[in-house]
Amino acid sequence: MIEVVNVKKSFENRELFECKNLTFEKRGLYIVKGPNGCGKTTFLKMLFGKDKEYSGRIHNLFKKNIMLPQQPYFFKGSVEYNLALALSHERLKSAQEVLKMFGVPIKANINQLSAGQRQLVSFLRAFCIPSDVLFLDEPDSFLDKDVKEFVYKLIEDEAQKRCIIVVTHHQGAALKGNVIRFENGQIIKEGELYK
Ligand SMILES: Nc1ncnc2c1ncn2[C@@H]1O[C@H](COP(=O)(O)OP(=O)(O)OP(=O)(O)O)[C@@H](O)[C@H]1O
Repeated sequence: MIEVVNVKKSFENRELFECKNLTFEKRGLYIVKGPNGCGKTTFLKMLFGKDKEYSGRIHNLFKKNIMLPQQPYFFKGSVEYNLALALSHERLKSAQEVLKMFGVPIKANINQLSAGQRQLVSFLRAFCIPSDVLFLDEPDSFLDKDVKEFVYKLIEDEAQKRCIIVVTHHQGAALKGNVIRFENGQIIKEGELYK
């Protein structure tokens, strides 16, 4: 569980956002939405514990936290090599099956893949690591419709077993879960009034 109480975030005296009260439960899907530059990535880093510069309290009780950043890092080498560095043999095999399904060559050098193919690899690398909470910063960037639908289904199913917090730009009916929205500098859970 993560509890957020009376949190305010500023950069160089510019207040970016405020979050009065929010709870992320042990299981469930939380979708963080809002316009460019409102602070979605910053908020995700704060929940993850990477950014500790704020006032108020964020109490993250999850033991194992995994994050897919907006710009994932890869090591020089093949797709398979990059996955094998993070995943056990069994999980590597599951990731490879998905890549095969979408025609991503696992023996290829990671730098030779398209942006969408690299995005799918980085998503699978983060997704296949067991964790209590998974933070996904725009996991759907560059993905085609069918890949996106597949990834969304994986995320929705998995959120029945662990907590998943996703930042997305995608509008309209797509991922189904609890929507956390940035509105006029306030972060609120959709369906709840300002407190
Ligand atoms: N380290 C930093 N120092 C100063 N300002 C920063 C820093 N990191 C982020 N910002 C500013 O905070 C604001 C929010 O950035 P953030 O990346 O969290 O937004 P976002 O909602 O994720 O945007 P996008 O939808 O475009 O990805 C931006 O104006 C950004 O320039």
